[in-house]
Amino acid sequence: MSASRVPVIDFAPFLHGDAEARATVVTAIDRAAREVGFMCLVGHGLPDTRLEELFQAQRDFFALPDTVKAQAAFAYDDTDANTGYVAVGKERLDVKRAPDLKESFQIREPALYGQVNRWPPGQEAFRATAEDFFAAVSDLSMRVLEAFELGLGTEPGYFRDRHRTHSQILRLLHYPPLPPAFQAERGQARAGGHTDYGSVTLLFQDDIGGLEVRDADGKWVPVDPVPGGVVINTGDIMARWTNDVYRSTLHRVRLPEQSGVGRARYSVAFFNDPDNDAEIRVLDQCVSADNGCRYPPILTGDYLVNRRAASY
Ligand SMILES: O=C(O)CCC(=O)C(=O)O
Ligand SMILES: [Fe+2]
Repeated sequence: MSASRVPVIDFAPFLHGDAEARATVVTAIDRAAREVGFMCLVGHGLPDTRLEELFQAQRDFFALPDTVKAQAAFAYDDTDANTGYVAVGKERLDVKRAPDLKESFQIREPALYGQVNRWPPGQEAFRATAEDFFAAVSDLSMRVLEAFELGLGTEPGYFRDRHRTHSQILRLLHYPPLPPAFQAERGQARAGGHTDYGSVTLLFQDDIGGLEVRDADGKWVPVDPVPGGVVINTGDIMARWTNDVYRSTLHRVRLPEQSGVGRARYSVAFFNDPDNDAEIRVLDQCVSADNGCRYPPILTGDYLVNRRAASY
């Protein structure tokens, strides 16, 4: 990746174009996944108004008193549920560093897992907005997986057929303003350096900035906000599936410069994982003479249990 930025790709010809137009988009997406592990899609069909509505509902939610948010607290005794509100200072994405300077709220797919979602009392409108957005971003994530199938040359529907149970998380994030004389602990970040676990992540960020990816030379490169754009990145499971042909790139949200400490940052992340019973077997298309098969097959459920055990 070196000095080059995360590529911005127009997804509209993939959604609406002819075969040739689609192939051009697939080539660009495939290349970005191989070379960077990150890209930004515009023309993805999710209207700006819908995103704005979610961001507004999200700002209102995080502005609620802590006592109200605590009524939807993340259940640490049931990490499989993986839903609810996590207060500032409770999570560290880089386990070696000080806790992240963020709070978050996450839900799972409402129709299948609605019973584990946690909503604070009196938040029906917030709930409707978040659930509505969930459905739209889930559809978009499946279209992105379809582009990966075409780029990698798998049989059509290979990823779709292994993402049938909506093993997905919508995570709303708030990075609060920091006090003017804020002294960060060494290496502290808004979100510490990490890779994502799953197949694909879709990320919407506001205009504040701070998201960075680490390039092959170990330099942190900013992922500048693009109005209406969605950042796409491939996670650890996709890297394993593709024999590291698609990258799972380290990323973080750095602290703002002193002049920006008074401003909050909001983002929305959507994680799509394979079904628990899907086998992650390195794709034949990704094995070659100079890239021999690196990983034995593993069930997604077993893989995720091991990963979670290592990080709690
Ligand atoms: O807030 C962001 O921009 C990044 C969040 C992120 O990487 C994550 O939650 O996995
Ligand atoms: Fe991430």
